[in-house]
Amino acid sequence: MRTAHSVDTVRTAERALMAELPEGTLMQRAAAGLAAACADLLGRRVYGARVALLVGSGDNGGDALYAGARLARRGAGVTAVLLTPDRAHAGGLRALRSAGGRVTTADGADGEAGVRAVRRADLVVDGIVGIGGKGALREPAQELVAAAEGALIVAVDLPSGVDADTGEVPGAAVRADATVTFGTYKPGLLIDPAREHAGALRPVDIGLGPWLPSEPDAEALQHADVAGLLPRPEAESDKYRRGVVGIVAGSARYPGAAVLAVAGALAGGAGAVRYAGPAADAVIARFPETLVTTGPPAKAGRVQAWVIGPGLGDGPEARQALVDVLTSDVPVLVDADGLRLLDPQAVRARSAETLLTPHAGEAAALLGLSREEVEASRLSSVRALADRFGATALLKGSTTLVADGTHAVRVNPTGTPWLATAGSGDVLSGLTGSLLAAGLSTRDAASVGAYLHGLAARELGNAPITSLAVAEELRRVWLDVSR
Ligand SMILES: NC(=O)C1=CN([C@@H]2O[C@H](COP(=O)(O)OP(=O)(O)OC[C@H]3O[C@@H](n4cnc5c(N)ncnc54)[C@H](O)[C@@H]3O)[C@@H](O)[C@H]2O)[C@@H](O)CC1
Ligand SMILES: [K+]
Repeated sequence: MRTAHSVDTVRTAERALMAELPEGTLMQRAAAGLAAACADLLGRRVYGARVALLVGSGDNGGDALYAGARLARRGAGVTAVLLTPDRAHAGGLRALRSAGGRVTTADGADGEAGVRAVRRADLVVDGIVGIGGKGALREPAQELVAAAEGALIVAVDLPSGVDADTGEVPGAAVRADATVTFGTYKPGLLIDPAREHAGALRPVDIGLGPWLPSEPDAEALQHADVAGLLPRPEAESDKYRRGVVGIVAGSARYPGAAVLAVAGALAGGAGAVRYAGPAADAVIARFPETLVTTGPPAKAGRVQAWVIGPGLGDGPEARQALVDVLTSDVPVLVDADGLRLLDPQAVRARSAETLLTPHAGEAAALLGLSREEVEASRLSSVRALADRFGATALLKGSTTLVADGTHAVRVNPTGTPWLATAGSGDVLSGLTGSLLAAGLSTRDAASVGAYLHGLAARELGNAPITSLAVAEELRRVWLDVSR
């Protein structure tokens, strides 16, 4: 699990740890890890490499200066460009100078020299701001960052200009090839749009672990976590013990959505898949193992979880079907058209868990925001959805988020832009519903579903994909993950 903690939590933990250590120890640990990562990125050719340090007014700049001193001692030509010369970290400056590094500034008489140093650099270290940063990059930082284009850029702790707690990017921000982050991940490093600015993530252990709370603010599942959550049938399991999932999807107009949701559900490990709706013929033609009825959900038979919404339309049968499944006492996943018909009170009144799986456009409609607003503030949007409906919410996107109002927000790291294709959400809802029927909580089912779904799309390679191909790939991905 990659775990991320908010700035306040990191600061509290750092204070506690610092009280136990000689002054400056933490910064030295950070700088050592940062210098090692820079050396790695330079392909170990440190001697003779040209390194420019962008140095802001806080400890983030201090980290950059001490790391620069370590690189200078190994023969790199290091130039620090001070953004606020009168406030640069004094100890770091002394260390850099005594290691043979040069120091210049970003404006005044030296301004040109600063830009030149950045332009000529093989590697630029972004020590402008870290967790103390507020808002977007300002001048002269913007000009220097623009001059860094073409060089390798390493961000210290996080790319300057992004919000550490939310992943929001309010304006100009560094785009790094790698981010060396200290003690723990920050939520912004896992969540888009900031995630995209961070490049490859390199955590450096500074000994903070024991001081951090066990429940993080955000977490991203890894292979091993997913393997531990996958449902496994026992020797004695019959189909009901493995879980039966009911799918209410598709319409005369969109029969394909039903087929794709069932394809996802069949790949998700339920003991059986029931389908209720007008696309029963299309479903049975493609997947003869499905138990189908053209009647309402009540006619489908016993299930342990419902999926409702993909391609459902908004006719009277669709509305009635939604009422029927929401008044059941089993977990319900609501997607797509189902979300358009949803009444928060009906969800809040439920006795079993509910999972909503909107994309940004659907989330925007539910929250009374624009799609752009949701995309710019994904973390607060997913939390607001969970809050408003008293449910678990999965917000789709390049970093899909899952919030349940209580635990750490889960971030799915396996997304790929190729998944933004027709029907891909239908497969995800079927798959996730199947995991719900197998007994996973809404939070686990949603995050495991998103993980497998993203991985299946990635396995298909860097090329256009079809949703059915993703569903077919799920079995191989399941094998891989559980190995
Ligand atoms: N506190 C600790 O124990 C440790 C901190 N470390 C480093 O220290 C960083 C935090 O240091 P600080 O608290 O000094 O804060 P930062 O260095 O992140 O930045 C704060 C300074 O930047 C200025 N600033 C804020 N937003 C700005 C903007 N948009 N443009 C320009 N300037 C802006 C502020 O006025 C303030 O002076 C961490 O991110 C990490 O890199 C590490 O050395 C590890 C140990
Ligand atoms: K930084």
